[in-house]
Amino acid sequence: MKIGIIGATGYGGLELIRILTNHPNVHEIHVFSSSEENIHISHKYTHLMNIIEQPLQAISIDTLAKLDVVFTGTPAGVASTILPDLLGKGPKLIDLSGDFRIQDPTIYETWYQKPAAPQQAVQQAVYGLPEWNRQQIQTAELIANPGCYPTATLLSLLPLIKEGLIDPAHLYTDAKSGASGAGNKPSQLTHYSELNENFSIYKINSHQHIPEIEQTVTTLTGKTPTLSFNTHLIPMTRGIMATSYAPLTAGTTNEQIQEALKTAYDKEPFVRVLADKPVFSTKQVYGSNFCDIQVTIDPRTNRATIVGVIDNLMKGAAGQAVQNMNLMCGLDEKAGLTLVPLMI
Ligand SMILES: NC(=O)C1=CN([C@@H]2O[C@H](COP(=O)(O)OP(=O)(O)OC[C@H]3O[C@@H](n4cnc5c(N)ncnc54)[C@H](OP(=O)(O)O)[C@@H]3O)[C@@H](O)[C@H]2O)C=CC1
Ligand SMILES: CC(=O)N[C@@H](CCC(=O)OP(=O)(O)O)C(=O)O
Repeated sequence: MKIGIIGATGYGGLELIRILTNHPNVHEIHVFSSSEENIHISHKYTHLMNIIEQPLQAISIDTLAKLDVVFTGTPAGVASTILPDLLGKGPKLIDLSGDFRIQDPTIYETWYQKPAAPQQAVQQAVYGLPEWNRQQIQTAELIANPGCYPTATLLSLLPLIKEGLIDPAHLYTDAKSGASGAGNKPSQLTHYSELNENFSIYKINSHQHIPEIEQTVTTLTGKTPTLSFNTHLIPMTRGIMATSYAPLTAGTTNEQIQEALKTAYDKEPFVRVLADKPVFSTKQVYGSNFCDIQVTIDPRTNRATIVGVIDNLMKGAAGQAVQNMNLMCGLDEKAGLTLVPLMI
């Protein structure tokens, strides 16, 4: 297959290159840039020397239309100006940004402060969370790849909400991310001297992933959630831990919770449910496409503590995007993704 990556020099793009160069069904990778056309990608990122030796190409619809799959790993508001022109022209399309995730244009514009994508394209887009949406993904032409925080939060909350074991009207999530979640453009928050030895809360009560999580809970479970959701930056490169707290519904037992997780994920290749283990961490999924989940009941408060960990660039972005590509193209869902986490 011939693959195109727009935003190949970004962190999501680089991670796509890392996965796709080892993918058994991928024979050509074409890299596109809006600012560094003709520069060799391996000159900019020397870790790619002898791996991908080609100049970055200017973004051209005619060139992209000849490929089998096109990924966009671009800032919000960019894919919505490119991918609608490619719909129906041949390639399967997978967007890593939030441009096609939010159904209501007013909500997108409120939370992203950008013009919404053309509504016809948004209506065609399928939310690419394979564990919950596999059938729709298989026939999709355009995938809205989920956000990094929503992936960890939704995968851990959805089985319990679906089975009515927790009260979705009172959800609280504290999420923490490494700095690569912010992409390759430096900012004050990610500057080494302000990130190192520090721990920040940011976008308090206003993170753009709140409507994505609430919308997806409603679509997939039919229940209307109310979520308090806050995000923190921690001094590490990769990894997200999303810790949620939710009141148990009357009579919920630990056995029911573990059964719900088993039903949802027993056959899933990339979701691992941890038994009651007192310590676990983001590093146990580092560099892999796994989402590890643990749910424990707190009998003192009658609440559940629900934890999901992912690598934000893998299951939170490029890994999940390739999982979606595999499903869309009728390939083994695990192709290119059986990477063992880099624990040490
Ligand atoms: N980092 C993460 O963990 C995650 C990121 N995402 C989302 O995925 C998208 C990509 O993220 P990430 O790779 O981190 O971002 P980066 O900022 O690292 O890279 C984005 C790339 O997009 C390209 N770009 C910038 N402006 C334009 C433009 N106007 N037209 C075309 N290309 C442009 C740039 O390359 P060039 O200048 O060469 O064109 C740049 O390298 C974002 O929307 C992000 O929010 C989603 C989940 C997780
Ligand atoms: C650490 C950090 O800054 N993370 C970013 C994640 C951005 C992202 O993934 O944005 P979309 O999914 O909306 O494209 C943030 O919190 O905004």
